[in-house]
Amino acid sequence: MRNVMRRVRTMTFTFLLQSPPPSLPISPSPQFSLSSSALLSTTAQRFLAPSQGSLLRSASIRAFCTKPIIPNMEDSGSPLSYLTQREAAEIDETLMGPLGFSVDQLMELAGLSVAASVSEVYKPEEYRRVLAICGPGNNGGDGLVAARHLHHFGYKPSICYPKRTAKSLYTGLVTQLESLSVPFVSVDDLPEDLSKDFDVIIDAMFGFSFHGAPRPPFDDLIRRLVSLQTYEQTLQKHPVIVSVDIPSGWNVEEGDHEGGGIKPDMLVSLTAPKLCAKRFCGPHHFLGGRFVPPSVAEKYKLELPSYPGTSMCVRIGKPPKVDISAMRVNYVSPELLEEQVETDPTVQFRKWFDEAVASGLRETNAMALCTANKDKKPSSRMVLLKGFDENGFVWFTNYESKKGSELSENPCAALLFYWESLNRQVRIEGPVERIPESESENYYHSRPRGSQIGAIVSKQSSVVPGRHILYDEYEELTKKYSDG
Ligand SMILES: NC(=O)C1=CN([C@@H]2O[C@H](COP(=O)(O)OP(=O)(O)OC[C@H]3O[C@@H](n4cnc5c(N)ncnc54)[C@H](OP(=O)(O)O)[C@@H]3O)[C@@H](O)[C@H]2O)[C@H](O)CC1
Ligand SMILES: Cc1cc2nc3c(=O)[nH]c(=O)nc-3n(C[C@H](O)[C@H](O)[C@H](O)COP(=O)(O)O)c2cc1C
Ligand SMILES: Cc1ncc(COP(=O)(O)O)c(C=O)c1O
Ligand SMILES: [K+]
Repeated sequence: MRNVMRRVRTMTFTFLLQSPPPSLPISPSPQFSLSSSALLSTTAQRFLAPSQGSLLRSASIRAFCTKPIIPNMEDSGSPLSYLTQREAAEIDETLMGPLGFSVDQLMELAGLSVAASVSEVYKPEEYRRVLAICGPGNNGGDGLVAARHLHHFGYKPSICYPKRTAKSLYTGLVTQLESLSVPFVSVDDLPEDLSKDFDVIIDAMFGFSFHGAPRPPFDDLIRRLVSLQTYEQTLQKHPVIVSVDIPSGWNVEEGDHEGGGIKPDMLVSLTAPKLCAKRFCGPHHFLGGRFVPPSVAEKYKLELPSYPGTSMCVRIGKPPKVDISAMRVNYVSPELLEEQVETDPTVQFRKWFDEAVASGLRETNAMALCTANKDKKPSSRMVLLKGFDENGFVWFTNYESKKGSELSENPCAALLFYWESLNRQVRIEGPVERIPESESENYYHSRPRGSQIGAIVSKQSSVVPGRHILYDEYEELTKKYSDG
């Protein structure tokens, strides 16, 4: 009991001085710098002026490199199971037999997984026009369902469904799409070159029951998808190919064993990847079909990744390699002229802050806080702005944290706001001082109970011996202060 009392007393001390209350406002006349990408692009244009563009550029762009100290991390690559054609068919039968699923249910979940995977990588703003090429079996059904969901996600799908199955499940899916005015296009009406009319092609021709060589008209459709890949080499933007479960035309176990088959950009394996997926070299491999009960996973010794949160899909395999040096955005913003800017930077900040809030940005008040210790070693982290006026910008933190001790040693800071969708950043630099304790107190008491207790429990910037320690202390304090 005495132990508990002592600990609580120490924590109360933390609670008052160390956790949220300590507040460090930047005092009068901070240095301000507002910039928007309008200014940046003007500068860039000047650099690119034909007469001296390359000279200026090479003279003005020089590289910096920082070598961070990285702790040793173990490779977290987890094993993955692959199914034979027979196992895939058997699992299907088990799901729809003893496990009580209907094909409609599984197809709905499979199609939804495909749509979810597509929308995770290919955003409708850039990849709106989708063509779903659907085959005669369940793989084709998955394509029809995916197209319906994609329609609701803001894409513009069209369907090519040349060998329709007369069963009510399929006629129902067609009716649903027709009721959304999703167009059905015959093979003859499809352009020979699919690259101009579509941004995404869903390959839902054949799944795990495919055998032999593709028969007409699918042989011709597969050929058109293969021919799209030559565009890749010409750097022309080509439609991406998303294969459902199996890249159509590939042998279910051996893959594209003769070469010359389609090379999808994305493969969405359903339930578990089939053996051919080992040969998939595209950048995006996803798993869908979040319906596998433990008995099936155990029976087939399935090692599968867990799905995040409520997601219907999960990325498997390594995320794609990107060429960081080629990553850039074309900024389109109105001009920002000096005469449009308020002379009082606080007034200007208020204007931009209000506009950022009105634009629906999340955490408009999140800002990077940069400090440096007495040896001039800088560090930065995000904090929340909790107020500002001509006297300074206020945030709350723990005086005992890394930033807290750096600010004691060197009471100067830089703040940075970046409002991405507005193409705006605001830089603020200046001296820092603590605000009166009473203000910290008032703020602390205005916070939700969970944040108050969390702040006491969290000894910022220190190594936590284990998650349970935080949970235990949190529980203890929640009980202690249950009476409010
Ligand atoms: N458990 C799951 O994960 C689920 C997966 N689903 C999806 O279903 C497919 C498997 O569906 P299935 O109907 O068994 O098979 P296919 O979609 O591959 O298509 C079979 C039809 O294709 C014809 N076929 C086969 N080979 C050829 C060929 N060489 N040329 C032309 N046509 C061909 C076949 O006709 P046959 O006369 O040859 O038998 C069939 O008409 C799976 O991959 C998932 O995508 C479910 O949606 C839900 C559960
Ligand atoms: C969006 C966001 C807002 C944050 N706001 C605060 C804050 O207001 N105060 C704070 O102490 N930490 C805040 N944090 C946590 C800090 O970034 C940081 O991890 C923590 O304070 C420890 O920093 P230090 O070790 O550099 O002192 C926030 C983190 C994020 C991502
Ligand atoms: C560690 C930490 N402290 C404080 C805050 C700010 O919380 P509040 O808005 O309750 O002050 C955050 C916000 O993310 C945080 O992560
Ligand atoms: K397919």
